[in-house]
Amino acid sequence: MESKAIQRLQFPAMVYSDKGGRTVPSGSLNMSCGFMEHKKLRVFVSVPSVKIQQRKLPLKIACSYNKVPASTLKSESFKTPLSEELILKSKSKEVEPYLSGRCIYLVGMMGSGKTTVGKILSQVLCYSFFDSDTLIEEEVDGTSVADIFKHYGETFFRDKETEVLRKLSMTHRHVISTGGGAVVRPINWKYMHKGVSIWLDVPVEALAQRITAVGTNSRPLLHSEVGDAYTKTFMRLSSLFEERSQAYANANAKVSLENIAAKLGQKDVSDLTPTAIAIEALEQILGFLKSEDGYC
Ligand SMILES: Nc1ncnc2c1ncn2[C@@H]1O[C@H](COP(=O)(O)OP(=O)(O)OP(=O)(O)O)[C@@H](O)[C@H]1O
Ligand SMILES: O=C(O)C1=C[C@@H](O)[C@@H](O)[C@H](O)C1
Repeated sequence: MESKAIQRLQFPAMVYSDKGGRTVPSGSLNMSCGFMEHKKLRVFVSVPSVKIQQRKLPLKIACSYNKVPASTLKSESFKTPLSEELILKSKSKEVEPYLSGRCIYLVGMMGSGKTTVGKILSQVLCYSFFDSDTLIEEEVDGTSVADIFKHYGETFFRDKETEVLRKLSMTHRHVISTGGGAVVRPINWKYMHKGVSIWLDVPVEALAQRITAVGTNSRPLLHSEVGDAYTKTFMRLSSLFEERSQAYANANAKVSLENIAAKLGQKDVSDLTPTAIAIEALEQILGFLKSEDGYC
């Protein structure tokens, strides 16, 4: 509740009208654009013991927390290896000058981890975090997404979503977790392309497992199927994904959990930590920004 109030107060105050100047490093930096680079970095990381590597870390990044809304500071604690924390910090330092304050939009299916990964990215980049669904709820006097769908219908919700994205497109230094269906309207892409957009591509089986674990009450588009909880969630997600996969591909870059698992030699995408996914997101953002500037 408190964090929602803070978001409401800060949102209008963070609307800027013009873009900050870009300061892209010059010179002959020879940096890899691939995820395997992280493994090389591990050589230089001193990790005292396996026990320490596996302890729960609260993801404390050296930046001014005073500037960050409280909503970003209560992210769930997943078990994160210390080495991943260090790689994350190092990668964020590399990405920051290329970003020049541009917002990051995370797109992807419901349950793909946009909020979880988005909060990590916002902390490490010293950006503020916003969830577009939460901003819509605020616009409708704190009405939940499920109730907005129920009482006003999906078109009303989508109009609010477009309005929220329009306002966000005039801001800087935000990581934004967008609603799962925000990609469908072309006008929304006009706004999201003011920043850098990343598609979190998670296999539907993994999405269905995650969502079944937490329930579908807050996700109105998953209420219609019949059957056991996993199967009906899986069926509905599969058809939504089929309808939307092309729209997600409008994003500037894609983070594929299957690719990360393959690179790290892991069999199951469910074993990937949100931090490992955030590292890959930074890697992909860097690749996109460098290609935009003709670096690689
Ligand atoms: N890498 C991960 N491994 C395991 N569980 C995860 C991972 N990332 C997120 N989750 C879990 O999956 C669920 C959905 O995550 P999250 O809320 O971040 O997704 P989202 O894309 O923001 O969803 P929505 O669009 O529906 O709001 C949460 O319960 C979260 O804890
Ligand atoms: O996938 C979707 O269309 C949605 C996803 C949620 O984030 C909410 O934006 C809403 O429930 C619709």
